[in-house]
Amino acid sequence: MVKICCIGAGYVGGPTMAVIALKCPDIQVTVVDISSQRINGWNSDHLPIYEPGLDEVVKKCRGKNLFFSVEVEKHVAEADIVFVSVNTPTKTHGLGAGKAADLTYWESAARMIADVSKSDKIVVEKSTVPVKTAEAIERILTHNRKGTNFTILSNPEFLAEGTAIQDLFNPDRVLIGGRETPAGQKAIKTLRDVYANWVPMEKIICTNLWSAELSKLAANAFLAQRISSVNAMSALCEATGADVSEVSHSIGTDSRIGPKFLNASVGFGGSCFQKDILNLVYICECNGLPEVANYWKQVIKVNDYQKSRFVNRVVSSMFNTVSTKKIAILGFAFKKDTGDTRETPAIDVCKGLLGDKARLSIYDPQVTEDQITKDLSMRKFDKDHPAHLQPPSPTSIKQVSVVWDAYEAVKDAHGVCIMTEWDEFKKLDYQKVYDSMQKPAFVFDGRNVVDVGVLRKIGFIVYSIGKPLDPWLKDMPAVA
Ligand SMILES: NC(=O)c1ccc[n+]([C@@H]2O[C@H](COP(=O)([O-])OP(=O)(O)OC[C@H]3O[C@@H](n4cnc5c(N)ncnc54)[C@H](O)[C@@H]3O)[C@@H](O)[C@H]2O)c1
Ligand SMILES: O=c1ccn([C@@H]2O[C@H](COP(=O)(O)OP(=O)(O)O[C@H]3O[C@H](CO)[C@@H](O)[C@H](O)[C@H]3O)[C@@H](O)[C@H]2O)c(=O)[nH]1
Repeated sequence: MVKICCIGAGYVGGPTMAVIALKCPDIQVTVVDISSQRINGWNSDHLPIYEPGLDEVVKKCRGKNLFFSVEVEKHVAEADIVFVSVNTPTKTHGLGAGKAADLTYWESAARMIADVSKSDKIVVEKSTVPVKTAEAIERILTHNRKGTNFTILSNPEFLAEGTAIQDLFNPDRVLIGGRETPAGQKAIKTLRDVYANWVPMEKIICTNLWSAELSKLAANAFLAQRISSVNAMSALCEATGADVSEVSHSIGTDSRIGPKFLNASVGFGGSCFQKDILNLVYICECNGLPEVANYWKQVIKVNDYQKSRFVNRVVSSMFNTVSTKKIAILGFAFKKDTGDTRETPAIDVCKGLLGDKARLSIYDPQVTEDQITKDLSMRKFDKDHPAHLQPPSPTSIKQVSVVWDAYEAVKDAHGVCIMTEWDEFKKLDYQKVYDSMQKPAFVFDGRNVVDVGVLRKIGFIVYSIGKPLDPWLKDMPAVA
């Protein structure tokens, strides 16, 4: 029986391996992690991550051909194929701090693989890594091996959180990069045969190592660039009276542009887009391409601008101060259907409002109070490191309360900020919300989920990204 071991039981390692186990009953899959808390979660009824459909997949295979373990070395030693899906956050200190990918976790995994292996292995880069990482990893493996051979492949993951299972079941493509040597080509075929159990052959793209590594960074850069482009348009829509949803629809019908990923928002979040673009920028700079680096940097600048523009709209609309005012924050996750808060725009918006001394009442159906408190206390980039390497939960911030119901959050609030597009926020009884709030009652919709006309009829003053402005907001500066 072929044995797969995946190092890293996170948002990628867990779901990806669960789907491989489901689709390949003849393969034994073990996911290992240094965090016993995470592994215990994967072995319990409360999985450590929330992802629609994941529970069912795990329940079908766990204990049969899918295992979760902290015995990292044992399972790596026994495996034929080792996936490495550890985190690759942005460096927080030293050379390239704030830009380059931190490969500490990757390097220690590679050294351990070399150290414990007694049989030949295919080592698969699943994490998103800088171009040429495979070469560095190959060096570590070959210089530290004990008579065994390693063949390295790049197999970047394209799943999006919230739709991970659907994306894994039916991917747009699977990308496998390898060396153009007989050993490299043989390894590509072995991994292709795994995916071929459920992915049509024409969707499995095989390339050289460097193309696969760069394609992952390029895909995320292109996706994020689309969001910054539509967000830049949203500012112009507000200034001119155009409606960004109408503009998105109009341009999206051009088959060369396409309709997806054109929703204006308070900004993109998530663990990948910013990190991977910063990494791309760093690689461009290191390769003497400052113009290319500056081009991609702009995508992040517009994203930061969108978040600060939103905070300024809130403060300037509410008589230029939110000091001591209660603001309800609906949604904290970086998108719906996940409890993940890494780089969520809600953090920057909350910090901006706290800076103006607002009192915040936060509700998200999937994010815990502990996580929110940590996120609001931590420095940028620190939160991308694994939980067990983060400082213990700080004492809660006095101006923040976390509640477990949207109506509780909005009670007596002066304003409501919608930060995540959870379906339940579309279905709230906004008359009830209005009745329980201070007047004038403001709604700032960072995700374009509410029906602006209906809310204005109820009596709310409404700001919705990229939509024609409420008469109240017309002469107020977008950026204070
Ligand atoms: N989250 C996503 O949606 C997504 C999608 C595609 C690609 N990626 C990429 O995949 C990689 C993993 O992302 P993630 O979101 O799953 O991260 P994550 O933080 O959820 O999981 C990584 C896990 O690796 C473990 N780990 C770190 N070093 C280890 C070691 N030496 N031995 C054993 N375990 C170790 C950590 O404890 C952690 O549980 C990143 O490179 C990311 O950019 C993420
Ligand atoms: O039209 C849109 C689409 C998305 N977003 C925001 O963009 C962020 C990222 O969303 P999404 O891409 O759906 O989620 P991720 O899980 O971050 O997935 C991205 O990052 C992963 C990690 O690399 C890749 O594997 C995926 O292909 C890529 O979509 C979120 O804050 C969304 O709210 C918008 O504001 N407008």
